[in-house]
Amino acid sequence: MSFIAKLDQSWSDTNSLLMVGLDPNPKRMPAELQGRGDAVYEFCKAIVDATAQYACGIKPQIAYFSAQRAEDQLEALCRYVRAAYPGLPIVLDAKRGDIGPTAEQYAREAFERYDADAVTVNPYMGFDTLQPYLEWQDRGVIILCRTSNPGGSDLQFIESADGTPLYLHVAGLAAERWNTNGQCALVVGATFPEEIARVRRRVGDMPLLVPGVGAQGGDIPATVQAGRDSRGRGMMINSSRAILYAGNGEDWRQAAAAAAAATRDAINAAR
Ligand SMILES: O=C(O)c1cc(=O)[nH]c(=O)n1[C@@H]1O[C@H](COP(=O)(O)O)[C@@H](O)[C@H]1O
Repeated sequence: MSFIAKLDQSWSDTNSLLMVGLDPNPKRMPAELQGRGDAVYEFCKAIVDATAQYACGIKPQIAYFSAQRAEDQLEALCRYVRAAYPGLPIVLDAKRGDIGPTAEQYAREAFERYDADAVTVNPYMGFDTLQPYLEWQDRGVIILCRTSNPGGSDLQFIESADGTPLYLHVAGLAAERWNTNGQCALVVGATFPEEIARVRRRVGDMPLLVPGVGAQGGDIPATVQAGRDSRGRGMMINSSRAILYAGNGEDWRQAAAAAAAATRDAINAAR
């Protein structure tokens, strides 16, 4: 099943637009896991077990694994998720972007090594650098468009002669030229609902990955109203820290589950 079909099925099965981000910070590990060689795997597995019923997908951020020399634990985690939750899409957040032959290796890393359903990529270097990912026709390619961070405006707001900002050019290219296999999605931050609405108008029902609720303070009702598609879905609204570290005592699993449930409910209330 393709990424887009799997995501669509997951939206239906879970009635959730929440994506749980897996950003395992060694400084914020629960006390019971500190000092353990398998802490990254055990933490993320427990979070997935606690939150999967509230989520349309999970998004491991690769830097949190590679910086801790824990890529093998990410591999094991992806294997576990595929076996235990076969309907739950895995988005590898890697934000890759490099010339074609190098991108081929990044694509193999995402889609072979981790067997991710989708990967985030940076379009700054142009179409030929995205092509190696697009060749994996059943996988999703999620292109940075209007990122959630304040500095995103430095480049993404630069306007061309006709007044179109760069991020809308990216949205147009993704929707019209690059999406020949129907496998593309776009990243648009929840911190900028006005731009979410402009991107939605530009790309029809293309899925959007929307990080920025929770720790970054994005407004959930404004985000949902700006970004829902014609069927009231169309978004993977990511929250990482606000779920992972909702509790810092022995009840961290339950606290994560409660935070995920509350976020899903807040999103659904605005759909
Ligand atoms: O591609 C992303 O996932 C992403 C894009 C973006 O514009 N902003 C953004 O915060 N992210 C990622 O989304 C997650 C946000 O984490 P929290 O702020 O803790 O919810 C991190 O893993 C970021 O790397």
